[in-house]
Amino acid sequence: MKSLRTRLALFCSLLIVVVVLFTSSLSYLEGKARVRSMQLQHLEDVVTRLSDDIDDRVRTRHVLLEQAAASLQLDGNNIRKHAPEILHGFRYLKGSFSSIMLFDAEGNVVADYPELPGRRGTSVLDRAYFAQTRDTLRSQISEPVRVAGDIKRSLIIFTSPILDEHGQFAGVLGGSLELFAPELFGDLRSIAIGGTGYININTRASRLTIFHPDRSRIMQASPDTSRDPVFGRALQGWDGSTESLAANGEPALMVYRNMKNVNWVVGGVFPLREAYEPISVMARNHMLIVLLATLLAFPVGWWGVHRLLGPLQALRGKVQAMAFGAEKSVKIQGSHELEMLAQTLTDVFGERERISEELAAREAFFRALNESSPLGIFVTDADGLLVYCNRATLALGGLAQREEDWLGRHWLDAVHPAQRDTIEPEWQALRHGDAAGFYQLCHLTGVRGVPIRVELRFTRLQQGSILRFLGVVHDVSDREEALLSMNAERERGMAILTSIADAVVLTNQLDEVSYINPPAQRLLGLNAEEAQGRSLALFVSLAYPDSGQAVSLATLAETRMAVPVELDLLSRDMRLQPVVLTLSVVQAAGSMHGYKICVLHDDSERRRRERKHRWEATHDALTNLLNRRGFLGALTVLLDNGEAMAQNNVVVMMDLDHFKQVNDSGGHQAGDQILQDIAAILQKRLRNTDVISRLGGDEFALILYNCTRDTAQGIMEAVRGDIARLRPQSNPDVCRVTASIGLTQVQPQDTRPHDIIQRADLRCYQAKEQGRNRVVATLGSQ
Ligand SMILES: Nc1nc2c(ncn2[C@@H]2O[C@H](COP(=O)(O)OP(=O)(O)OP(=O)(O)O)[C@@H](O)[C@H]2O)c(=O)[nH]1
Repeated sequence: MKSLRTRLALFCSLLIVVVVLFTSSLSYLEGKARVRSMQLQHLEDVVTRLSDDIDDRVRTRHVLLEQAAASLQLDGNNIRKHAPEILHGFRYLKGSFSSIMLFDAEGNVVADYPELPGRRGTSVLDRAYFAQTRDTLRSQISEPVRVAGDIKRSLIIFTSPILDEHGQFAGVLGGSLELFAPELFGDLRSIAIGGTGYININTRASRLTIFHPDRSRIMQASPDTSRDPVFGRALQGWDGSTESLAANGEPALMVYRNMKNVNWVVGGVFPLREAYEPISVMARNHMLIVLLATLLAFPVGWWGVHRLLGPLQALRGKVQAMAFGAEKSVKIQGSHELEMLAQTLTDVFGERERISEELAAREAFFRALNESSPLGIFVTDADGLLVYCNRATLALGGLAQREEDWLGRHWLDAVHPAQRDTIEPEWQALRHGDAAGFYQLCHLTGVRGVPIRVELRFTRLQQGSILRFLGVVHDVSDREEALLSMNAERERGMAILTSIADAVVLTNQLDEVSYINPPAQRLLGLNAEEAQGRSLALFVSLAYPDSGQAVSLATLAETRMAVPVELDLLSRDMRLQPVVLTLSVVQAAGSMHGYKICVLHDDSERRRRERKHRWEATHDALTNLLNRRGFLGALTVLLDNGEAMAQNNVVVMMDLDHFKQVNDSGGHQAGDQILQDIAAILQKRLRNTDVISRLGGDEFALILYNCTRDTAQGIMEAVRGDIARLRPQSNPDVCRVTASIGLTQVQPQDTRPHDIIQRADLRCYQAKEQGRNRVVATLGSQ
């Protein structure tokens, strides 16, 4: 049954049988319906024709008798008196009736034809047909009447009233018909409804059978209507045809017609058994055909399927050949579908080959990757026995290189014996599915028994029904060593940070203080506990020293990283502390933010020294006035300032007279005192904005801004007078000192300090020339 051919053959056979059965059943049912319709139609035709025919016969006799009675118009006496003659005149009625009779008004037979002995003189006064004729004065047809003494002589009496000339009842003309006489139903017996079908006539009033092929049923009570309900309905006046059970319990086609002129029902009954006989024969023949089809179906189906599957068989061979590589494509002659299947198989095999090659390439790639990996990679079976190891595993696990030496060994053998008991429970949990994997730091046996510290990861690999475990070992001995040395380095770093003089603050990635050394605590005015974990920006406010502009650590981290920056630190007690900040940011891999190392060096002393040097470079230490360099700088600034040059400015050169003598007589110290006193005079007489300098020795140079020459001359005269009145405090009598002063106005065309100084010098020299202790403002005409 597993063979496709057998299944197809059986399927085809069954299909054939089912189709034959189905068509046979259909044609049987169709035929049966047609036969039924035909037989019923035939029965209806027969019964209708018979009913009409008998009805016509009855009506003809009825009319004949009526006409005869109507033609008489005799009174009762004449009827009695001339009865034989009257009846003689109606002998022509003998062709239609078995006998004719004349009754007087009292119901006595007064004449009959043919004459029957003993009939004349008998009274029918008590008979229903006579009474109804007399009472209704209308023609009547009696119920069947059985003639006494002769069972086969049953009669139907037709009666018609005889009226006298006044329309009074005078007698009755009667005609009898024997049921068995040929005049009424005689030819009915010749009508055949198949072999077993029959016609019957029953009266509705007295429920007697008056015709039946079985003579013994005639004049017997009609069939029981409870056993033959269709007949019962016909007695109620129903006309029609149907299929029902006959009185004998046999199913039959039935047709009933009620007659118009007499109270009778004509029925036709045709047993189904015979009605359907033609179709039954056909059904039997069909059954034979089905049987034959069933017998032939399997061999025919088998043969047909064998033919149809021939190309498929060939396809199988081709596919096998292709599967083993003997052929590259499948070509087959057959149906279009098979050709398409062959093409699809060719494509599938092509794709399979491509995928196999790709898989092989990938496997080679991964194998090479595994073999070259510094990670130890190994696979075990469900029991933990090694099925694959890469080179790194062999090295780390101290396993032999030859496959036969490690294949099938338990992986735990490669773990250092001291740690096997620790790892075993984890392995068992993984093995029994209680865990999906595990991670352990442990030691492997290592080469020549030197344990190697490794990170071991185990994963469960379930592929269908095959359970494997994948182990990955990573040599972490170097990393651990590096970690140890890093920790030592860190300790050293911390010791250094603690011992250095500079303030150092470390922050985490969120700029929160993670370390603050003692100098930093002092500088920022806080202790380690209150700084720890808080944002550094809370304690550090910075500004550029020159501009005073505030700057944040974040900005410095972006712009001045790892560069020493001179800044002013505003301490918590609002002191400005000069510092040099070196800010480094250590970026962690993959992180947006970094750790900050903030080194703050106290810059107060250096900044103070620098200020002093700067001051000394431009000032005279004895008088605290600007020196030559300072003066030249101020004069250069003036020349470069267009706005100031647009005003009147005066440059003055002053040289003391015979100052040498002061030194000589009062000592160098007295000379110094004089120089300082003169500086004080100048500072008193000039504005703060003016420039006062000592160029060297006893020589002074001045710049009077926004000042006319005359005004300047007046000021310098006052100065000269002050100096002339000056007496050295140490030795007031030693000598007196005076000053020769030359001044010049700065001209708009002046560009070089030297030219202006030279002009002023020249006037100063002129003052000396003219006798000293004077102010010279003009040179010749200037
Ligand atoms: N006490 C003192 N003396 C100084 C200083 N610098 C220069 N001198 C002296 O000042 C004197 C200047 O003398 P001279 O340049 O010859 O001029 P003078 O003596 O004033 O003579 P005339 O200028 O010609 O009137 C020298 O004796 C210097 O030694 C100083 O800083 N302190």
